[in-house]
Amino acid sequence: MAGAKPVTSAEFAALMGPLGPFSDLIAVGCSGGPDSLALTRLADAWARGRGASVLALIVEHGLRAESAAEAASLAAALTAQGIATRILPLGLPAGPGLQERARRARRAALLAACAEAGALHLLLGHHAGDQAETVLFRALRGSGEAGLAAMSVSTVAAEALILRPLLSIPKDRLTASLEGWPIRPFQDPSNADPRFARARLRAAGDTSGVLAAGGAFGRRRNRLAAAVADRLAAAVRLLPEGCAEVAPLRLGQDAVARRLMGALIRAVGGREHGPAEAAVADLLARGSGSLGGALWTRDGRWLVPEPGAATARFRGKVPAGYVLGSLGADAASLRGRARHLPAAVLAGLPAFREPGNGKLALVPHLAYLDREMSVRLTTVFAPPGGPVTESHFAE
Ligand SMILES: Nc1ncnc2c1ncn2[C@@H]1O[C@H](COP(=O)(O)OP(=O)(O)OP(=O)(O)O)[C@@H](O)[C@H]1O
Repeated sequence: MAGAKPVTSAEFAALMGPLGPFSDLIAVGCSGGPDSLALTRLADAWARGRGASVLALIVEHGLRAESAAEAASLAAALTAQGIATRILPLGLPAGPGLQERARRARRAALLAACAEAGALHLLLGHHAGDQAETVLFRALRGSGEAGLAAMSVSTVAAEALILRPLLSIPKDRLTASLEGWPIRPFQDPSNADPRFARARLRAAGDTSGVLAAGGAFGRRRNRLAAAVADRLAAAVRLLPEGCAEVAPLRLGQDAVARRLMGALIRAVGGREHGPAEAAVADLLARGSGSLGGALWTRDGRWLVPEPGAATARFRGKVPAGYVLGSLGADAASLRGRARHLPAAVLAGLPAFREPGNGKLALVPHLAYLDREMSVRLTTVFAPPGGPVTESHFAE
């Protein structure tokens, strides 16, 4: 570690520059470990120089007795440096698959906090060593070329753009970047726990050689992503109702078409993972059929959610006193609201009904809201001073 050069503010600005434009609040995931602490320090100085500010988000996993106290002392130390903080407690239950569950819950909590705070960007402290591990780890698991491209500098999420500006920086330079700062990093004991696969890789020694391979795969992935975006614009029209209109002849059947169709199926079918590339190739060759929760209609023109797939997304968001189902036969009465949609999409749209009589109350995609439900919703969201009812508007 001796001799490693700290990351200068000019260098950090050069890493951030191409990832912008930025708004005036940037969130940073700060675990209190050396990498994300260095990131927090660099990002704070960079943001101040632009009249912006940083919000350090500290996820407290609650897996060790001392984690709450550690999170609180980290927050206090950052606050003393003039950095705004927020602690996000997770309270994860112990049990199998802990690291993966923790990773998912952490990501969800960080993104939810970004949305709540109005931060459009979330910075994470992954560095070159993490990237090398990811390439190796995926190679050992037999990942394909997309997986071997490893982590991307930016990942789009609904709540914020996730950025990893330090992906090309070796860890020892991050540690060096903490010199002269009063905050000392924690070392997470699970990072050295040989039960975890990543920790085993970390202990295996220098992995820098695989970075070049990961970079080459990354450049290929970027070229493919650009080609997919062009093809998407030329061959597909995405509809806000959750389906896609496809021009099969322009779509083609090559690698670009396979990647594009895989992404479309994932978006329309609503599953967490897209289908396997071989299955997509098979579907493209057939020209229609079902895959991954999506149905490609016989004429090849529409990719629509399979029956039930569209409603699945609304589970957990059902207003009290209503039940969720597909629009089904009620589609006929609302046809006039969406003449452009194929019948299969219209009938599959999520609809909320009254439980007893099955009366249609709300169809979000068609902006249909039953009069009685609108009165009830107004009551729920009434301002202080009593609910607003129709009587307020009576002459
Ligand atoms: N508990 C946490 N709270 C907030 N952000 C976190 C937390 N754990 C991880 N992150 C974010 O995710 C990044 C990558 O996580 P990873 O587990 O690889 O990091 P780490 O080994 O904990 O590194 P370090 O703690 O030194 O930043 C971190 O650099 C940080 O930005």
